[in-house]
Amino acid sequence: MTDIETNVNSISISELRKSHRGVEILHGVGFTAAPGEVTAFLGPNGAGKSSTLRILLGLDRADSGSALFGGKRYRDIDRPLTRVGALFDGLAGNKMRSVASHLAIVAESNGIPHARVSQTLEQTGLSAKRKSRLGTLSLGEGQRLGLAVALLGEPQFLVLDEPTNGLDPAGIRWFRNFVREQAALGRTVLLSSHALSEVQAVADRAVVISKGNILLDSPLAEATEKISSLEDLFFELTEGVA
Ligand SMILES: Nc1ncnc2c1ncn2[C@@H]1O[C@H](COP(=O)(O)OP(=O)(O)OP(=O)(O)O)[C@@H](O)[C@H]1O
Repeated sequence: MTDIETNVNSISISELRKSHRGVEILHGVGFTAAPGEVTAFLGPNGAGKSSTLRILLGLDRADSGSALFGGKRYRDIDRPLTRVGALFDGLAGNKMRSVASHLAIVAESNGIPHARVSQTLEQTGLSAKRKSRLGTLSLGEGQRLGLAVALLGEPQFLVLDEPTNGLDPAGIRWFRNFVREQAALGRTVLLSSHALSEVQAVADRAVVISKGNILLDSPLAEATEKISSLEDLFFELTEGVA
């Protein structure tokens, strides 16, 4: 990949600052997620992961700094679902609607071919649930449907907030393969997680945040070289700050 292709397909977050009612919660957060890699965004509760991802996805505004997909803000991207797939805050949608029609509506409203509905159902292991109502899905099935929505537009970028929430061990294994496949296709995968052991098996890069500051940003291999497991490193880095 050329430098230009890498830039066009990278997520670049720089010097993000955000305050709520006078209290700063992000103190200049910055990191990059590169194409063909899985970047894990890790941190304890309240560290600032969701706040950062909300700004990246245009759901909230930063006080300063930037959060860009290939140099563009989310809100400036044409037909964003064909560029950015996001799993955030679980599944939204009419609980009476079927899985297939939920996907069909999202596809149609974003100019995505209807054939993608069956393809994403298959990709996420939900084909047998195509007629089920959203309200009847388990937590894990809801997560899979959220991933199906994220994949509909075959986006370059995948931003997944706590994607393994509610997945059983088989689902977690499936998710690991899924994420590695996406990176192998050249996609740019950014996922947030508490479950460090899961992330260790899929991530190429680890970015650790605590109390609104980035504490570590390095290739996973380098991070784990120093300390036997990322979990140890994570506690070592965050203990002094908590
Ligand atoms: N709208 C808001 N008003 C006030 N404080 C907020 C608001 N949103 C977030 N915060 C605070 O900002 C900090 C970061 O929260 P954030 O949700 O980004 O953390 P997180 O790393 O995603 O945590 P978790 O893993 O628990 O979801 C927390 O202290 C939280 O209480």
